Amino acid sequence: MSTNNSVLVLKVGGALLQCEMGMARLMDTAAAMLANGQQVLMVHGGGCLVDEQLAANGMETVKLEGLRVTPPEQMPIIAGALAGTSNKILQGAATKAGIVSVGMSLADGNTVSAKIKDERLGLVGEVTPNDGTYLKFILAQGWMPICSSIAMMDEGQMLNVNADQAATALAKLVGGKLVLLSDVSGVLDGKGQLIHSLNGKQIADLVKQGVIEKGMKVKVEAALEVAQWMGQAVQVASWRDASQLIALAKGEAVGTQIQP
Ligand SMILES: Nc1ncnc2c1ncn2[C@@H]1O[C@H](COP(=O)(O)OP(=O)(O)O)[C@@H](O)[C@H]1O
Ligand SMILES: CC(=O)N[C@@H](CCC(=O)OP(=O)(O)O)C(=O)O
Repeated sequence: MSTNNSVLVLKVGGALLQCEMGMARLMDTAAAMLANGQQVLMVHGGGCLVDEQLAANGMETVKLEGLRVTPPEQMPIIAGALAGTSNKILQGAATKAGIVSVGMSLADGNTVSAKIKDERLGLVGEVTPNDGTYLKFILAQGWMPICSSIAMMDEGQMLNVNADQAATALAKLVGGKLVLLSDVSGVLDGKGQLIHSLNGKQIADLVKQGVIEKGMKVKVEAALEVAQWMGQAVQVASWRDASQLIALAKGEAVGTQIQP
């Protein structure tokens, strides 16, 4: 199992929350890493849970290039689903695996600065790293922060941030190694085959061809931003795949490497 001084920033997509076995396996992997002295920061989405909660409240889901248009009347439901239900489901799985965790959001500890991303998206936030004091304190205890992607502007307005972009800001803040875990084994080509490595030019071409779209477009662009910032590859892999988790724990390359 690998240990290095850098924090491992593990972003998990929302579909994980609907898979008890996947959560247990992932948390067991994280517990082993923590026991080995590896600091782990978990960042989570919950898009499917938001979809369900909006539908249950008779509200429509609209997305623009993978980002959820967030009208003010949807914000309480979205914040409830992400900072509430999703965060606590994951905390439960972490606790069961023997991990001491701290459930938090982007709004805690002045961790990031947040502003409205694009008026057309409503209350969708764009976040930049701000103050790592709170995160570093939690990590130094050997505890695992579990961070939702709800942020807050200075005037107190809640914002909905795409969770891959939330992970980007946090990875930059702690200078961490970012791994984006989704429900697919990595970035797939037009025939559904795993692409092992991608650079910025190849990403742009695949986006242009429509092979990389929606949530994966947001994800690879977030990954590329961190890869270039850190000068090291960012991995896009799957929480579903037990062998990928084992390889990840050994510090091996898994899924798709997004190259700087
Ligand atoms: N080229 C691609 N390779 C893999 N997945 C893709 C690709 N293009 C689009 N997708 C879609 O992106 C999804 C992953 O993005 P998203 O749903 O946002 O994941 P998460 O919730 O894990 O962040 C996949 O399940 C797939 O439907
Ligand atoms: C602005 C925006 O799109 N926010 C996302 C936040 C959750 C998320 O990103 O969840 P996944 O990681 O499961 O996709 C949303 O409302 O769905």
